[in-house]
Amino acid sequence: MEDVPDKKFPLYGKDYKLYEEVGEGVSATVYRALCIPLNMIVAIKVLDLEKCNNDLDGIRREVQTMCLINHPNLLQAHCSFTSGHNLWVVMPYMAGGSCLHIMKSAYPEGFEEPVIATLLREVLKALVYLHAQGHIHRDVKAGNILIDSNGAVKLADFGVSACMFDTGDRQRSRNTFVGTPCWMAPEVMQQLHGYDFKADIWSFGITALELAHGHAPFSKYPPMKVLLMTLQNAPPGLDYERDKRFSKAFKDLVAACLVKDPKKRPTSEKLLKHAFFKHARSTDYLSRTILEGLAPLGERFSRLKEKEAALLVQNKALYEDKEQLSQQEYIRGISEWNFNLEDLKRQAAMIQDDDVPHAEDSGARKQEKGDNVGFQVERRSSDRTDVSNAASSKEDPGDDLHDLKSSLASFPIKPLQALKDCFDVGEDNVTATEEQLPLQSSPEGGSAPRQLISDHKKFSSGPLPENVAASKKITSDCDRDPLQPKYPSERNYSGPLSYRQRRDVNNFLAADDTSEGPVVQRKGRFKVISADHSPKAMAL
Ligand SMILES: Nc1ncnc2c1ncn2[C@@H]1O[C@H](COP(=O)(O)OP(=O)(O)OP(=O)(O)O)[C@@H](O)[C@H]1O
Repeated sequence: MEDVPDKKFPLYGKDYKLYEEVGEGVSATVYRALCIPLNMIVAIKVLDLEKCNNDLDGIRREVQTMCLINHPNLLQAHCSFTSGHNLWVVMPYMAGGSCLHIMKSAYPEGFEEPVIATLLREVLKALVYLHAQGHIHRDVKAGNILIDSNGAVKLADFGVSACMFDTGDRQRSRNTFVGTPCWMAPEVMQQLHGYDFKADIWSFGITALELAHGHAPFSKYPPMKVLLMTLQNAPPGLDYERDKRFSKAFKDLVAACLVKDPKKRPTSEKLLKHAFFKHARSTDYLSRTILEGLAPLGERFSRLKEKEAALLVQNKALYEDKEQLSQQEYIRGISEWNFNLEDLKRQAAMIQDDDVPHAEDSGARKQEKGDNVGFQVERRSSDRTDVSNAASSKEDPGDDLHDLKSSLASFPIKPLQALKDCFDVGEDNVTATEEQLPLQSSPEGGSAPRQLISDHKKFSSGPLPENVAASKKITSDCDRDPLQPKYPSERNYSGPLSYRQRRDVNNFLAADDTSEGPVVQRKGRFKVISADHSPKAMAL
């Protein structure tokens, strides 16, 4: 990918020509685009601030982090600015797309080990950097690992990342329930003692399984079930029999990451020295292997979208059933979480008997009692009885609800309240100080992204001065934790679910931004506003 440190990227929509859509997330649409003055292909992430109930603080954090980070394995933004109701984030174009997309298009059963080792090593380098800077990524998964045409690997999506040492965010980092359930560490779900960098190591382990199988463990289950299984089952892992094609080193690496006690997980730094990475190759190996013969990203993306839309219609016709659809949306990566007991019950009931997971999905061993620290059992794939017992014991909806209630009993406050508070639903915003949340109050009582956009000095997270970061005990577990023994298996798929029920900004935006210029171009739900509608530059 082109290195462009000195280039000045324009801050006006008119200086960019949008091409096809290449990605879609919970909160944004991503386009391939041309930066006209620089004659350079870029990617532009467009967040429609008007249409979605976005969390302005989350957006602020994401854009700020994207602009300030500086590491070859992290996706850095070239610039960002607002145009009308949209926030544009201009970034390098990663022509290979995400590992998730590549798997969905061409490797549904996952990648070969040398590819996985190469990808994971690059991701780990990014994590070492982020953690040393005091950041937790909190959403490590194949969908956020992007590859450019040369095979360079970058970790993206800082929408839910957090800065541990930032006073304002400290509480948030340790007490906010964000991320994507399949990839989420148990301590993040549980909220008993908060969490730290080790949460990324868990997600990294889940990502390793995702790359190995083509999907994350428990991915076919509704979110609540995933929470339950993650908390109560043994950690997933590579099975010593079933996953014969993978080396012992790979199995060890996964087992080391997927230990329920975060203190027993290695740091990213320590993990980088793991023998598994001897299998890693140079990144151009990736372009010669997994990118070889792939259709252009836009084409792949629209094909996948069509397929998903067809599936959605099919399910709708078949079931006309809200729960089925919600599971479908979950699989597609769209989250509509709704925590009330009836819904939880229905979610648990969605799993039919014939939907009993394969050995790999079951979390392998029998449900654990309490924490599994030090629990070392190797289960063979031939232990089918164990598996089905474990699985079927979890398939009864009534049991599920019961288990769910007892699981949630460990939450610090009432279960439902805990769930509500654990998700990033706005309590953060309510409790944040003005300094942390540079939003402007409107007469209507809404909040404006104005200062968010124009006053970067008020941003409260981002890299720390070296002395601050160094003074923190970020590698304290490094020497304490021997690599953990293997745990049996599991299974997986993917589908992001960063739960973001956001504060409604529509009122303010509608009131504040009445001066929208003429629409000069429409791309799907996106519109390009004429240049004389002056954008407010996001100062970097
Ligand atoms: N720079 C890029 N180059 C190519 N494709 C990209 C780029 N950035 C993002 N994408 C694609 O767009 C998708 C959505 O982007 P992104 O994850 O940033 O959006 P989001 O709304 O933050 O998503 P999420 O649902 O994970 O929160 C990615 O999964 C990826 O496939």
